[in-house]
Amino acid sequence: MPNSTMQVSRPYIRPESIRSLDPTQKIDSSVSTTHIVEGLAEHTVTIHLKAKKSPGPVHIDWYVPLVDIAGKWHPTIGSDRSLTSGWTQTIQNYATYSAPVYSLFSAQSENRHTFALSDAINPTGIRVQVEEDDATINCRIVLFDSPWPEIDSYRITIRIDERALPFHKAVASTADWWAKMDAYTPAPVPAAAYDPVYSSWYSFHQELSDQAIEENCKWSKGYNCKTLILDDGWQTDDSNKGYDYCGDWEVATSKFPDFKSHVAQVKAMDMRYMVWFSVPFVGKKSKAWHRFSDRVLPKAFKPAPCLDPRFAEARQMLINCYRDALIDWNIDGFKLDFVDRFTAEAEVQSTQETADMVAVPAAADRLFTDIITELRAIKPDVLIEFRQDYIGPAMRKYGNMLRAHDCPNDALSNLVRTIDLRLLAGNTAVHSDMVMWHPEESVERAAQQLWAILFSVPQISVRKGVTPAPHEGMLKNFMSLWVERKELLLHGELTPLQPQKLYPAVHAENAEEHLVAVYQDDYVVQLPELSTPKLTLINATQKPKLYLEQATQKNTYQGTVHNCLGETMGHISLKDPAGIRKIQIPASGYALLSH
Ligand SMILES: OC[C@H]1O[C@H](OC[C@H]2O[C@H](O[C@]3(CO)O[C@H](CO)[C@@H](O)[C@@H]3O)[C@H](O)[C@@H](O)[C@@H]2O)[C@H](O)[C@@H](O)[C@H]1O
Repeated sequence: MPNSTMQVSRPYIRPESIRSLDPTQKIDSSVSTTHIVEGLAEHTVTIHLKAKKSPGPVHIDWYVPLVDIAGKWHPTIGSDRSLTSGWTQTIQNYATYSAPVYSLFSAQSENRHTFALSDAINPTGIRVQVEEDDATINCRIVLFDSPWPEIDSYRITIRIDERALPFHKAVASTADWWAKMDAYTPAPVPAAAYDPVYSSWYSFHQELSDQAIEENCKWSKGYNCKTLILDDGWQTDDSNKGYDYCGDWEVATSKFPDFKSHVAQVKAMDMRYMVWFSVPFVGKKSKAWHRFSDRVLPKAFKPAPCLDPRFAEARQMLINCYRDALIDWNIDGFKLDFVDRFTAEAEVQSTQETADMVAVPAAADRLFTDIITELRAIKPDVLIEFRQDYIGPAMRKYGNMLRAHDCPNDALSNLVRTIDLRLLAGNTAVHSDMVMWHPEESVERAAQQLWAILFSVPQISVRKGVTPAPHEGMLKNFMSLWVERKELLLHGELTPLQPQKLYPAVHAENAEEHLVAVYQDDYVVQLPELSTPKLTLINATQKPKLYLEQATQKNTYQGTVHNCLGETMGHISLKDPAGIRKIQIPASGYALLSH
């Protein structure tokens, strides 16, 4: 391995940064660097192979001085953002998993080194490692580490952003870079994608019935839910979880004797209807398994065998399935699940059909392109939900809703996941994981589940008759407050602070209102000089107070303090001069101020 001290020089990426791991694979590489603005450069790497072949692994390495870098972020990082967590691992990216972007930032959350790759379809690896010998950071990109079609050259652009921007702006500008590429034009986002959802998953799991769904749709309408997602269970009489019965996608008539009429009943309530499918699964108890058992990916069949999208017939089966569902049932959209399972795999031989593609991620890209083209031709504003971690630029081409990965009853994870999603989502609607809580939970702690998802579209999955009356009041109040501020919360200027500390405070601002939500006990909120007529302070902690350090304000903000049920608890005025002050706001309460 070259001495990293020698390597810390700019431009970061030069022909000598690129090497083939296989000494018998001869490559010629060139790099062309474009300086976009001070601190932002695009390095376009071209790799020529001596002969047309399926390429073997190639590494691109560069070194960054570890100066004023305190944390890191990438789309699948989880909660440990320290520099050496998972530092020896190569993280994977491909069309239906994550996004090739990596950010290093200062303790004040200022960008230091954010890099991204133009190829978000084919599998790439990223490894970012602290070099203990000399306190540098080795950034490495791994190419061609999975089955590839034969090529004689390959081109990829590595965008490196070292501008002193807030970290989230550097990440967002990467998303804009992708979105402007023809290869990743994001799907249009219908207004409906931003409406709150009632989900049947946590409230019912697979124990579904038409009557219970209709009853809960009616109930959830009272809480501003405008879309239903009918989750797993509709396709099987079995209610024991697992995916053995996925693949045929026939309605379980024991649960829904007349599905079409049931959908019509729900839509008559002025609610949209979306249906869950686990896209790749052909469970071993399905008829599809018998038809496709020699066209599934060769990895372990857990939790179910996965169709191999390199076979045209497998792709067509899925396209037909969604087209028929849209037409026959008159539904509004799909929750398309488990698509990250379309992993890079070795070639599969079938006696029935010859695969027409070599790489699984590229085949999955083709599958979704064809699905969406077909569905949009029938219903241009069809709703498509994908779950974290299939959220990259390729997924934004097909989906208009991105949901936080499952984190039942876990407010902190729902906060971190929804904010992480927002960083890269652009205008694609970011949805929370479905909110649920135990009925014996205190109403204030239940409210924390909701404050956690404030900056995303709420998906609610509690149930009529099980939710206690005070909790219903709290839910109603939250949903009204959210709907009133939907523009601000989803489309205002979002400032999530301190990613390495899991966003202890998040600000949102538009011309009308500045809102700050505080998630960490005893956190001191920095309130800048404001020009908005309104100021909203949310105490999403379990302590009855907030600390505020405010700049001198031109205006005196005053207003009312509320508990989580919306009841007025007192009055507040922020007319004191600059400095730190403690203000009394109940746990899970909030203050509405204006000048
Ligand atoms: O089956 C319907 C649900 O399908 C998805 O969720 C799958 C399971 O997700 C969680 O389980 C884990 C926990 O991290 O997540 C992995 C799947 O991503 C799974 O291997 C893990 O066990 C939930 O705890 C479990 O209840 C789910 O079944 C989808 O995300 C859900 O919204 C449902 O549609």
